Amino acid sequence: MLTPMQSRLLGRVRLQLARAYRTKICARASGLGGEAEGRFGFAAFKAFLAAAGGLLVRHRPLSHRCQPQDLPKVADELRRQSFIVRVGDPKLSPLTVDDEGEMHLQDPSGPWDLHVLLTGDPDHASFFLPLRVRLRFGEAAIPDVRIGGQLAFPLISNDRRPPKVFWDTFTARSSAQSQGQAMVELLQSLRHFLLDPKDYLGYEGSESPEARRLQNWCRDVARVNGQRLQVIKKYGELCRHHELFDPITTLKEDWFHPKIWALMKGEEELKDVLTEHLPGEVYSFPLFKEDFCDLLLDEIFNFYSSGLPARRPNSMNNYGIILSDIGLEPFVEKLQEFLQKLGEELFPGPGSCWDGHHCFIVRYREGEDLGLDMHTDDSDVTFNVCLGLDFAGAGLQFCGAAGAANHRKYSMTYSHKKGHCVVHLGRKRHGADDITSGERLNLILWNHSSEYRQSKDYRMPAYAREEAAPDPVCLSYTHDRDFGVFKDYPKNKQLFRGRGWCPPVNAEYAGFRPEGSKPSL
Ligand SMILES: O=C(O)CCC(=O)C(=O)O
Ligand SMILES: [Fe+2]
Repeated sequence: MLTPMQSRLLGRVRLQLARAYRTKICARASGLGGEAEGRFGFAAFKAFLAAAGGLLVRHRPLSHRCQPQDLPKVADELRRQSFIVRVGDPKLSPLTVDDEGEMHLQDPSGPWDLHVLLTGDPDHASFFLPLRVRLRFGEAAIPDVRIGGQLAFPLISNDRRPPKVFWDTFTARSSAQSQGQAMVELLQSLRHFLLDPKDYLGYEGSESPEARRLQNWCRDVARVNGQRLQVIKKYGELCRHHELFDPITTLKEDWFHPKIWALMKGEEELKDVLTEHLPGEVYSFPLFKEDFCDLLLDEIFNFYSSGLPARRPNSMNNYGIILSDIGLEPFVEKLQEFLQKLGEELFPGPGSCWDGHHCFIVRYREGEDLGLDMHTDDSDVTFNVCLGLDFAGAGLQFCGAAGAANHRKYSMTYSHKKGHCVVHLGRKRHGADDITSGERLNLILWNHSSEYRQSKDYRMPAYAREEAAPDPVCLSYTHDRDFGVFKDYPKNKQLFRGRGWCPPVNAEYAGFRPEGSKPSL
């Protein structure tokens, strides 16, 4: 019988082996690993060494594993580099998920995280903004590296990690003599690789199939990033409040409600700042000063009047805009960083280790969207801040959490207030009542944690049988199979009839009837 510690260690070893195996297969499939080795002529180098009769000692690169006690020194060395904008303080990773999908909060044995912002290249067509990187130092010889942000990079797949060909090239070239130097070299190489992979890998000028494949990849990535970047560049010349767009400066105290600012500085207590609506599920607090809401809205309305194209935040929302699509990604990331501590405190697990976001404006007024159907968010934790204007109606209705027996049972109504933020689990079912007069714009920040998303809690959530028929307020015309049994479809929403999935067949409440069926006698 293994102790929990032993079984976790075993789990990690298994995970490493599985990862190593997967990486090998991928490298073989892409052929890139082989090419990189070929390009740098290791065979020739080895032959040269042999011919030199061992006169030259082959340099063995330092292991890139840092001990926690090395990290403050490493962080200081990184801070001295001109290609690095900012380095956070090393901190114990708030969440790790083991091979079995179990979550571990702040395991004192690590891993440790270091967040670093690298300079972009102002002359680069795509990567002119700073690049966000998270280094995670665990038991492996090299740190786990994740590239943040919303831009696509050649050779970086969905998990946002550098590929094997990067690591092969980097370790072969590394000549660092200290842990600090090793991390400087790593980040320098990573930046070089992200900005110009052909040059970093030595493919420039080559006509080999791998070089051509990489060339095509770079072209596709430039196309994927292209439209967004064009809008960002154009709007950069039209924007009104440059301080919102600055990637380097930090958030201004003056934008925030004094209570939340003081809380984040440890000068206020949570209970004096936060309203607890539903413990563990829904809270609210004052976030922005009213003046700042006006400033942000001034920018948003300026964007609307620029006529530049904007993607909509999601299929349920026809008039919103995605903030990173207009150049506000640095602002969003700073805001996410600012709110991270609160996330960890209120929702350990889904609120920990955020490394992705989707942040957008929703807009409701007569003649446009009036409200929002019941739904859950593709978010682990959601912040929803009201920016104004004057309006009536628009209560935010909360029901149960997805998969819970009370998923479609009413739990509470939150009334939006300018500058105030309601924060809830993404899986909590919610929807916005129609606005009855005026206009409402809210900033919505969906936070994603790739670590949490590896957990059983996220991947295999329990789905309980519904305890009873749904409360009318919790019904969704987009998602429910029984909406038509209880309500008439709103005008223009008839097309959703018969398309619902909720409740799944094995979670139907006693007496469930799908819409369109006759009541049984
Ligand atoms: O309009 C609101 O306040 C809710 C918006 C929302 O839930 C969403 O966009 O996901
Ligand atoms: Fe939502």
